[in-house]
Amino acid sequence: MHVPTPEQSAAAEAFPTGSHLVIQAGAGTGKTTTLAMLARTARRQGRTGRYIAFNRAVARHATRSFPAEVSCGTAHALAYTAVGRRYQARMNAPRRAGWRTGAALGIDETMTVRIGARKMTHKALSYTVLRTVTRFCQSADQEIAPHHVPPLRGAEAATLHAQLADLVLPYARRAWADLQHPDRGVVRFEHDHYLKMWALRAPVIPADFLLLDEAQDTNPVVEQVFTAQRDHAQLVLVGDSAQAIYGWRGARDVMTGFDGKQLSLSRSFRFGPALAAEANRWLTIIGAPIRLTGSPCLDTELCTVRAPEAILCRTNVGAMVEVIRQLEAGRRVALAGGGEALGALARAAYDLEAGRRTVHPELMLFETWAELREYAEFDPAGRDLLPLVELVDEHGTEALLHALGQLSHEDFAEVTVSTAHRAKGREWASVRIADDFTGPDDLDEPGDDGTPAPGPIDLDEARLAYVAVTRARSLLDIGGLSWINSHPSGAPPPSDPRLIGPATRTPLEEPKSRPTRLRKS
Ligand SMILES: Nc1ncnc2c1ncn2[C@@H]1O[C@H](COP(=O)(O)OP(=O)(O)OP(=O)(O)O)[C@@H](O)[C@H]1O
Repeated sequence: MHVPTPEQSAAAEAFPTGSHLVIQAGAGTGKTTTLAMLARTARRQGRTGRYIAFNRAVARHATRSFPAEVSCGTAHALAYTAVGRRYQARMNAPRRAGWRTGAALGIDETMTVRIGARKMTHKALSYTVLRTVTRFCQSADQEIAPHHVPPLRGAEAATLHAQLADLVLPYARRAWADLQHPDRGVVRFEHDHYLKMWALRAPVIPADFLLLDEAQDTNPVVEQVFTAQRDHAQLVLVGDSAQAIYGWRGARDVMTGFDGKQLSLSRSFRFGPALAAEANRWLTIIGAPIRLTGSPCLDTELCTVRAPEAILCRTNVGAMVEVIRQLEAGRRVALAGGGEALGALARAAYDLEAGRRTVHPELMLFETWAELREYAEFDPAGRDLLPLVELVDEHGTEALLHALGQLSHEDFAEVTVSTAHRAKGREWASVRIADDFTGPDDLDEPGDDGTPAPGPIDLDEARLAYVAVTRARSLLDIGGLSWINSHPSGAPPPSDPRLIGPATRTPLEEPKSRPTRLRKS
């Protein structure tokens, strides 16, 4: 048993008072250990509670740490018991293509509509209808509304979105009505559907206290159910606002502004002081409520890492580039979460190149590869697709699909490539940040010395950078984030002695982005 830190003791002492609590727990600060301490206190008081985890793996892991008086599970598990199991037969129904569902909802298979300059097929319309229902299910709203219709690539303007919503909403409402029947219907029944149905019933969760883990990324539907329990149960939100990377509510996650006693855990047991200083640089930029201290017994180094255990990328396309580089270097490579998302993008590109339309949600409004290329090159809304276009143009889709086919399982890989999103909650001994974490564009106005001044750092990007740099235990190569060393916001505040660390003094040999060649398969 560890000797609790003063912050862990403060949390354990605040819990028996019954006040609602918000615990800001930085990366690697022993969150589960602390929650287990609270749970043991509750057992002594004869109180029972429930721990709500982000996913099933975390819930299973927590079951081992908590006493039996605390049941561990996900919000979906609660909703399944209350509502979902009635729909079991529908959930087991065979999968079918979304466009067939669209047809069953009345979308005419010969139908092609225009949204501005672009044509939308019946297939694209069907998928958009189903995505609208999913977005409604993740929201705290009572009814399906225009803002649930996803913005589509190539039709971002407000007038075009309004046109799209007029078209989509009647079918989306029909789909939601179809989902209400427990044993028959045409729309495939998914987990988010019964979660929403449960939330709409305003459920009461029987418990003396509720612990909500990873609270910063709670989606609005779960947030709504959870906060509605505050009159009969003690609510404890645990998480890290600086790691809120799903953008459900912009910078104001559920923890920020929650009416409860604010506590924090800032001693990281994952890494040493040098990495804590690097993390603090990002926490300062984000304006986070905490700063980390590293463990003095851990000597985490910031340096160039040639063969890291993990390479963390900003985007899926960046991950693809790294997979190719690592394969070319002869290493066994795993892609965290598998290659499905990238494979789907590559297949969509393949279809467009062959002059066929695709139903990939990102690319479905485009008719040809040339049209997509033009959008990526010239439309500001499409700029983030340019790396995909360049990757496909350089290597060809077949070579990309071939590379994805060579991926290893993580257990057998020498290096794991991951997006920062996928890396959340994980850690590796050595980590390199990939080149696609580029800094902000320069401002139009030059700085005082006449040279171009860098633009402000986007806070969502800073949160992602914080998640990425805090995954390492022993070695961190900040690689693609090295631009922060010369950005005016990147300097550590001189008044804070913890921040004068090797993070800013270690000269990093930045891995420059170099053109990647791939043998055609
Ligand atoms: N007071 C303490 N003294 C020493 N080690 C501790 C203390 N509290 C927690 N730890 C250790 O810190 C590590 C991370 O703790 P824990 O598993 O509780 O965190 P987590 O919640 O799973 O991860 P994270 O904090 O990254 O979300 C574990 O090895 C744990 O034993």
